[in-house]
Amino acid sequence: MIRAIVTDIEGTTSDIRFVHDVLFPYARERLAAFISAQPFAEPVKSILDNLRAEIAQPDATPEELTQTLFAFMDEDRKSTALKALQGLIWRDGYINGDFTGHLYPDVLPTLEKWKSEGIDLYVYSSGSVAAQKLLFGYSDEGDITHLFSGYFDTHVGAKREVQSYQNIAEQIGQSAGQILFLSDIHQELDAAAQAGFRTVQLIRGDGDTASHHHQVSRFDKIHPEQIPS
Ligand SMILES: CSCCC(=O)C(=O)COP(=O)(O)O
Ligand SMILES: [Mg+2]
Repeated sequence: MIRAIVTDIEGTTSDIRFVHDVLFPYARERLAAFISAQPFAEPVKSILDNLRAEIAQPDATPEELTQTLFAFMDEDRKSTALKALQGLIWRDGYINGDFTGHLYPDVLPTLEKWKSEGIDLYVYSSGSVAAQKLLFGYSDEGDITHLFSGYFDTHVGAKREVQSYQNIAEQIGQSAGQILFLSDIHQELDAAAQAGFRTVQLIRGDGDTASHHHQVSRFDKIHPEQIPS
């Protein structure tokens, strides 16, 4: 029996194009000015210190770190420091009404149904927990954060590592076999399955023939009660 569902965001609850064509450029255009305005004030100071540790360059200047962050954005590196900064910059965009968090139309009614059935809902994304709360707090359908019991980001580990899902199961307090993970990326689902999670792959666009996971095109085609434990 499924007791908890953990969902990815990009390509699962929300269109990849919203993340790559709206969120990422918004942060890229503002990143250098954002850092240079306050490199020694919190929270930027601690994030830059974490980045220095991440790249093993303890003496890197804010300018050098900014260049590193641009390289990370070019390769879509899921750096915890980059994700923290992006989340801080996106906050202004959501609050100013520059954009709202995209949700596929099948997502909200299905999450509400699962919640009403007693299933606890969680989010796991490479985007920072703050960024996740903003996307769902300022979503196309309004603030839907009340649906979620918790959020996980790269602080539990990378999404393609088995240990990350073991950490999530421990923090949720459910056995892995009672947790369903939803994602569009089969490598993430492979790691979750190795940790003992149930898995369903969202195929929002092109198919994925390299995947061995159960595939659906929409949330309302997922039936947790039919997924055997
Ligand atoms: C909180 S929405 C932005 C998601 C994001 O920054 C990202 O890099 C998505 O990565 P994921 O591994 O969750 O596909
Ligand atoms: Mg995804």
